[in-house]
Amino acid sequence: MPPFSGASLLDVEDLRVHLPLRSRSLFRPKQFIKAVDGASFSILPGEIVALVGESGSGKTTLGRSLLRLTPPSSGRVRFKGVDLTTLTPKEMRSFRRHMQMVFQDPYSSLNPRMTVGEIVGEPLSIHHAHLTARARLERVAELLSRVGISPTHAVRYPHSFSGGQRQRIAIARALSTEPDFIVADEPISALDVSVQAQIINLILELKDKLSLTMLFISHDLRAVSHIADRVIVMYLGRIMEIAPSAMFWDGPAHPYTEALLAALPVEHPKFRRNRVVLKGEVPSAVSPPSGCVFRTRCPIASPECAAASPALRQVAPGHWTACIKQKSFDLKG
Ligand SMILES: Nc1ncnc2c1ncn2[C@@H]1O[C@H](COP(=O)(O)OP(=O)(O)OP(=O)(O)O)[C@@H](O)[C@H]1O
Repeated sequence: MPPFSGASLLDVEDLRVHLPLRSRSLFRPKQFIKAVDGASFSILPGEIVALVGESGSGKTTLGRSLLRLTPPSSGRVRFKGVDLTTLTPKEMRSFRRHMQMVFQDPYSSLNPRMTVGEIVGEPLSIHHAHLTARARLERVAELLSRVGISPTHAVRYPHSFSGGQRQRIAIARALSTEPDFIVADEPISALDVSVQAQIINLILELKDKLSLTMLFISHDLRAVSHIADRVIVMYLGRIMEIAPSAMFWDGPAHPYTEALLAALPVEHPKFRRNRVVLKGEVPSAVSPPSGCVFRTRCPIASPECAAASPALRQVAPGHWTACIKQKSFDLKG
């Protein structure tokens, strides 16, 4: 398990989110989707950590559970030393000003009946109720300018903005309470490719100016290559690898990461890999395989991989893998 340090902003320890599956029969035992199944990691102040993995690997559920928007089933989430899993719902609502979320779809995440000024100012009226109306308006204007939207547009409604502008507004809203941590869930995937780079640049600019700390959930590894300081790789609710960005690209330690990278188009040398084709389908998250959950699709699996779920082990400073094979495994050729 990666060590937890006093220096980290967020420490996640053995987090599980098991979601009940709607049963068709009253007599069948209740079944659970193991959307997150024992995740442990830390995030340092000022870093952008990307969370990657195929669809259904549990990224969104993990991101939401950090803010308790989806309640964890067990485990710990410590934020600046406070164990969020022990807070009452009221305490958690108040604590949320420190942690905000930016959602994938800027078309549905902004209330169409509110002006942009109201949307950005709403968290201020909840969490900073002491502000005068004038101070709130000034703060909204400042936030809009910071994300590249003219403050004169505060009176407009979301429908008069493009997707990229709406995502800027969503980011301004998230920043309004001066959070220490933002979970951005696929913030660029609903946008045109031409606009995606602008939002990435905005995030990088905000990171510089505000020392923003972010969990950037994405299945777009190209975006990740531009933005992330570190990368966490998830598969079927488990963390397969945690690596500093350079090691993620140049020396991945887990065969699943190698397969994700191999699936990328090859026009850029950074993305050039020998082909590793994964076998079979992603197994069910209701009854995942015993031992290593990736073993049924892993090109280098052996019988001992079925014995026990591998713990994360360190293969280089800050570089962790949940694979029992030595890092020198050969997937090439
Ligand atoms: N509210 C829910 N009720 C039941 N199952 C759910 C719920 N939300 C997610 N799941 C299941 O949990 C698992 C993880 O889903 P999640 O959306 O977290 O994955 P993801 O990696 O974010 O996928 P994507 O990239 O497609 O958004 C999936 O098997 C999904 O079907």
